[in-house]
Amino acid sequence: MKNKNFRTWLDAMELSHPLVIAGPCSAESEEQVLEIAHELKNTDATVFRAGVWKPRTRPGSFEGNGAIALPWLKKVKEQTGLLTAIEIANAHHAKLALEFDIDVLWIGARTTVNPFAVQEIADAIQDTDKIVLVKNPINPDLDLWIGAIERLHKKGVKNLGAIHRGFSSFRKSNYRNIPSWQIPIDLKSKYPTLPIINDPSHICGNRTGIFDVSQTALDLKMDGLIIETHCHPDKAWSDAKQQIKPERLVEIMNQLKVRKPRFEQEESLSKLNALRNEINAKDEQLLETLSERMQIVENIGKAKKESNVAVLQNARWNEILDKVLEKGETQGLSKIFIERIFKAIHQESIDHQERIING
Ligand SMILES: C=C(O[C@@H]1C=C(C(=O)O)C=C[C@H]1O)C(=O)O
Repeated sequence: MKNKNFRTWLDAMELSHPLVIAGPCSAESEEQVLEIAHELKNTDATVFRAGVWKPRTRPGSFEGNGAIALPWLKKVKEQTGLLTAIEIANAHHAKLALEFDIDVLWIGARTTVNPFAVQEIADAIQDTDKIVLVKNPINPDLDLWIGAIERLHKKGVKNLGAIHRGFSSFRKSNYRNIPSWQIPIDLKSKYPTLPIINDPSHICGNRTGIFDVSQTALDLKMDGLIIETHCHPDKAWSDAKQQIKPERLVEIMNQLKVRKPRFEQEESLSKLNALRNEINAKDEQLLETLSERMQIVENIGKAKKESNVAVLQNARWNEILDKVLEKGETQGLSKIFIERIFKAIHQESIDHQERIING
């Protein structure tokens, strides 16, 4: 998979803007699907999405119309020229999607977590020319995400991509699924040509955040957006809060800024290089400081070993954390960042002292 060019299917679309996949969360009726599709046909949307089988957290809510919705999507394609996309979660769904000539199949977050289910799907769609997009697993596990893509690739699925829909978290957050942007960035570092589509609808869980999340996704060089779109969002049978009207989608697409991939002008390049050299010097200082700090920690570790004192000293640790949080704030550094950095430093200190005290 390493040197493969995954972009051929996307490049072949010859789009002058990011790929847009839009449509309702669920295919509710033939009329609903066609009404939305006709609204979308003259927008930036290339692909019409609609959930046919809906994986719901608890039974009792609308679980999708199932296979009877597939001919509706065929009509969408015939009447509007839009490509069609549905979620598949098992081999049965996969076979029906191929039978009804659905163009884009996506594997949902709740399926990506399950290697058995992914393998079953990969076997069912072996060697397909259809576009297959793999949503990130619900938990922030890059290997599980890559593993699902690899299973499909091994079975000859050529036209692959990823969807970043954010991650479940127990942490209180303004997002329905926290984006943890570093994870799709890691995916991009590993497979630079693999198209990544952002799903602001599932990240936000509401309409208001969709523009900002979409803009961040484009700023991070993501290749497209999948946005839940419904003509009467408040009346939607599922995910009503996060669906937007087609006219809002058009507005969002008009307002989003697509950045150049890199600096081009000589003058800005030399300015950039000078600044990057400054960063390099700072990074060296940071590493030196961290290593010097760890030397001191190790000396404290030796003293703890001599006196048989516990590694963790909560009172001291809390004192440090309070101090750096307060100081960090005055220096324009966010609380969450300082907390993360210092917790990581503290963990490394503990690891070093554990080695000393038990070594
Ligand atoms: C360095 C010590 O050991 C641990 C590591 C700390 C740190 O990295 O600053 C603080 C408290 C301890 O939990 C210490 O006891 O001072």
